[in-house]
Amino acid sequence: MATIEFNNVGRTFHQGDQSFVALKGVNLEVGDREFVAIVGPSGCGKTTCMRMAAGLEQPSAGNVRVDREVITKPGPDRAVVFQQFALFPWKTVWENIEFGLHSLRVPAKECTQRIEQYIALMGLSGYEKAFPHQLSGGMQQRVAIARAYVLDPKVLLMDEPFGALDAQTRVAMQEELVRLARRHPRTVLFITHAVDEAVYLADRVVVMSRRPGTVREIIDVKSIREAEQWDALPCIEDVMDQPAFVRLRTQIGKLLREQQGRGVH
Ligand SMILES: Nc1ncnc2c1ncn2[C@@H]1O[C@H](COP(=O)(O)OP(=O)(O)OP(=O)(O)O)[C@@H](O)[C@H]1O
Repeated sequence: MATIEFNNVGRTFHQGDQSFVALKGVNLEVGDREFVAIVGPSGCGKTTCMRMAAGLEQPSAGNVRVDREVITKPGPDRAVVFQQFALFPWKTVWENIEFGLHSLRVPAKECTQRIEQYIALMGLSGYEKAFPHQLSGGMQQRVAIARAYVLDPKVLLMDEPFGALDAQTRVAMQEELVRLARRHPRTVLFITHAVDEAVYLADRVVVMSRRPGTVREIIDVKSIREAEQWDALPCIEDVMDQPAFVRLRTQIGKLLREQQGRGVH
């Protein structure tokens, strides 16, 4: 059981004698093993929300809870994947994935089993001894995702994990993440700028308002995905061709445009 709750969260930043309200009255509940994507205009506070859930930053008002516990610092129950892969350049693929397991004191045999499982799942077999600089950007990000999943965290926090990838690698990674997320459901909070990525991956999509950021609208995707059996379709392009997918993308795209202050004419 792992839920994330934002309860009336606010965040004010101070610079010299100036202060500005970045987030105001954010209320959101991510259910157990639910995949929630957040989209919103640049600067609306998405990363700040993520950093507060990770325990890297504190709210100025309200609180963020994981499993009802108020978050005050980072913890092993939450794994974070950022846009920049942040792998250790001097460690191999295996060692990078292994790193966090040591601090969790997972027994050696189980460590090996878990690492082997995620290396295979993420298509990294044969690259165990490679160093990050010998891998493509997509492969590096697969290592970063394997490193997060191998910890078996209650909660995965992903901040534009595919933002730095080229279009084709990004599509392949989206398919892999869907495969992983449906096979090993986790509670996921996922930030993206790409509306189609949000609709493809998430159970619900949260649209945030522009500054001060708050939850503008929450759109349910899961019920449509299940009713239309998108997961049975062979590839991402087929899903994105579905009329219901196109409708959702348009609806969210318009909401986002309103928030960017460039309304639909
Ligand atoms: N430590 C800080 N000190 C001062 N201002 C900050 C700090 N961190 C974030 N901000 C400001 O708070 C606002 C929200 O930032 P945040 O990075 O959360 O937005 P975002 O929605 O993730 O943006 P983007 O989509 O461009 O990545 C921005 O105006 C940013 O400049």
